Amino acid sequence: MDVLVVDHPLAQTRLTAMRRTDTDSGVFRASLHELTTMVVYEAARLFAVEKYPIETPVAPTEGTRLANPPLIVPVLRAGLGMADAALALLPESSMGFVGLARDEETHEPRAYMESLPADLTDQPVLVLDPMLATGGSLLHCCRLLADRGCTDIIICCVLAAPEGVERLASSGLPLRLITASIDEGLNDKAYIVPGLGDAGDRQFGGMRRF
Ligand SMILES: O=P(O)(O)OC[C@H]1O[C@H](OP(=O)(O)OP(=O)(O)O)[C@H](O)[C@@H]1O
Ligand SMILES: O=c1cc[nH]c(=O)[nH]1
Ligand SMILES: [Mg+2]
Repeated sequence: MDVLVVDHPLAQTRLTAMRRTDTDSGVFRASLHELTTMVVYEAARLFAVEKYPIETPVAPTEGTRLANPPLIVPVLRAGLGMADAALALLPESSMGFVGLARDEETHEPRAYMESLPADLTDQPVLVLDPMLATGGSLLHCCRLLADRGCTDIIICCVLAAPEGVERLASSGLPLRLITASIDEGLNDKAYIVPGLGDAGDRQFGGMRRF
């Protein structure tokens, strides 16, 4: 699996804001929005483009457009905070949704929502979830996509644990991963260390213990 870490200084300052305990939810959401713009911008290098004839006020020339704009799929809840920024960069894209909540004891994802086209043959998909921890949630989401015929899945996240990266890489699914960091690992509650806590709670409220 190809993995790209977006180590740009401006990406790392937004990530630092998200990590800090003293960052409130408004600043956390704004930082995630800005960081998503940078991560999706990098991911978009992977998209196929095509040339087509245009005219400037001065002369005819060739323009560039995406050959096949991706379906954007945020993983609820935390991926919702990435959706607006991704759609702003890709206004021609459609959006699907997958809702998953990790069980606090088993750490396995429980699916509660699935709104995806039935056929994803020849449709690239951009999956958005800020956190790749054990990898169970993203694996579940990407299997749903592959089961619908998708053969081109690009995952954009913010933080990844090496355990989750390895799990996705060994899944055999057609995945590429863009992230702003690969952290040290997981703690005994399967939270990323040093991480940023629970990305859903930090955006939308809630109280989880780490
Ligand atoms: O790699 P994993 O071990 O599966 O963990 C990562 C998942 O955990 C978080 O969601 P969570 O289940 O907390 O739901 P939420 O977004 O509603 O908070 C996160 O947004 C991922 O989807
Ligand atoms: O560190 C983690 C792990 C899973 N989900 C989160 O939101 N944070
Ligand atoms: Mg959560």
